[in-house]
Amino acid sequence: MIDIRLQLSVQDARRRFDLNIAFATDAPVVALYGPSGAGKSLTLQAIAGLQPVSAGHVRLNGHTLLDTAAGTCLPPEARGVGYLFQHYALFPHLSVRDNIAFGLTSWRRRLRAGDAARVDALIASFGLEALAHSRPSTLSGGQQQRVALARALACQPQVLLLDEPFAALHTTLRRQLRAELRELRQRLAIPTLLVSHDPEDVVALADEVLLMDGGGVQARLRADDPGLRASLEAAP
Ligand SMILES: Nc1ncnc2c1ncn2[C@@H]1O[C@H](COP(=O)(O)OP(=O)(O)OP(=O)(O)O)[C@@H](O)[C@H]1O
Repeated sequence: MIDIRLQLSVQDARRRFDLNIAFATDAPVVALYGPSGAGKSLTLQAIAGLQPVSAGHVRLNGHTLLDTAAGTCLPPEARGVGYLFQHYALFPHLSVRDNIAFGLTSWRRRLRAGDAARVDALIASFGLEALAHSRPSTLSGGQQQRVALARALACQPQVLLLDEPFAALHTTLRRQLRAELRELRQRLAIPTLLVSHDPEDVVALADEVLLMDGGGVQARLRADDPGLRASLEAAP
């Protein structure tokens, strides 16, 4: 169960954006769908502890990650969140293997044996063995996407946050990686929030859809709703 209520504001010298979102769901994969600037990425950042929240809570399977009223705010590394960033944000100076292992080594210089085995298993399961010692800049878009997904999974997350996981890929590869993610979803069974503005991603992967606009949820749809595709295409 993911249970979220978030209020926050971000601003620069010229503009201000208010996010005010609340939902609770048992759906395995929830899509946050909406136009550019709707507040989708900010929502993921706030859940991950990367964006200060002025009021609200984040509860995951009954475990409180954030509760402003109670003064609880776990740091990002204690939240059990696997985050695939828009454009992947791989570390350019680290190899594929070190990128995947990053979250496991940041406080310890060397990987523990169990962690090293998990990193190797992820490298194998994403077919990255031949690239393990390569730098991200030498990888294709699809290979970078796999590295980013493997990195998000390395910490054995309680929830997976995927921000536009296919945005940088061309149509054929998108279709292939969408199918891989669908298979992964069955295998790993990690609750997932998926940000997308592509109806194909939503229809293929999500169980529930939150239509977002203007920093809030405008509508909530189930994947088996016969009008889902029409509603997605009609959304701003
Ligand atoms: N640190 C910041 N300072 C000021 N404004 C910000 C900041 N971060 C985000 N915003 C603004 O907040 C709004 C929501 O941003 P957000 O990244 O959540 O949108 P989004 O729905 O993910 O859009 P996209 O699909 O284009 O990624 C945008 O107008 C954005 O410019």
